[in-house]
Amino acid sequence: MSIHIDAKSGEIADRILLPGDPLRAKYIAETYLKDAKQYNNVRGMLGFTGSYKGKRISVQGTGMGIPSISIYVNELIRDYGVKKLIRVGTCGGVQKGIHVRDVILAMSATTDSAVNRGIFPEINFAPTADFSLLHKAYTVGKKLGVPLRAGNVLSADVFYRDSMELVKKLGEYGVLAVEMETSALYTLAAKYGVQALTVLTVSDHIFSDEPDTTAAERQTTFNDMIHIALETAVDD
Ligand SMILES: O=P(O)(O)O[C@H]1O[C@H](CO)[C@@H](O)[C@H]1O
Ligand SMILES: O=c1cc[nH]c(=O)[nH]1
Repeated sequence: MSIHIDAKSGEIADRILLPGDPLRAKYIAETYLKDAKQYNNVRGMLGFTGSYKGKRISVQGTGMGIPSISIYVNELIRDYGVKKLIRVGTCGGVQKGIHVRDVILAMSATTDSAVNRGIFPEINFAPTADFSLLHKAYTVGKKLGVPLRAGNVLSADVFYRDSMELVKKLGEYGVLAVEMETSALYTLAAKYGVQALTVLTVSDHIFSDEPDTTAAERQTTFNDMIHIALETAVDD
């Protein structure tokens, strides 16, 4: 048992999917995992372990933002020995040509969070995906015919901002989408020497009028992303 996770030693698999929304964790466990058993309900941050294609796998909600995901990722790696972590999240599209419900693989994460400046006061660390997970996810997504992009994302510290100028500028420098956790996930994976990847579904577009996805869709569907993440997680 760790401070925020109520599982006993051995109850969490060494590969895990990490949605921000705990109800998405429940949906994934109930829809995709065989013999799924809930191991956590501390703060309602649901976690489950079951199997997919014969391999043990867990799914754990992480909450929103870098402070929240950092708590779960630290405890999962340090206290439960998790080695392969795949975030399955939603994001706001930034680039033209990206559409609501497209899937994005985060190769790297730019951030306005001050967390990494605390760790590296003198340099700008580049949080980066594990290449073999990225390569596998890209191959699976292409094979499934999913509209897919891989590139840099913004892990933002705020959801609501007074001005979108910074996001617009990052778009001019190739940033594909905005979300709120990946820079922390990749930095912690680097620190502990484990594998991490973020797979995102575009839930809305910051600069276009395309209708947003609904809360129900964000909780449950997004099956392309989940399928890609599960196939990537069990590949070894
Ligand atoms: O859908 P999730 O995984 O929570 O991800 C995105 O959605 C939340 C904001 O609505 C932030 O956590 C952001 O990163
Ligand atoms: O616009 C969005 C959509 C999802 N998540 C974010 O952080 N921003």
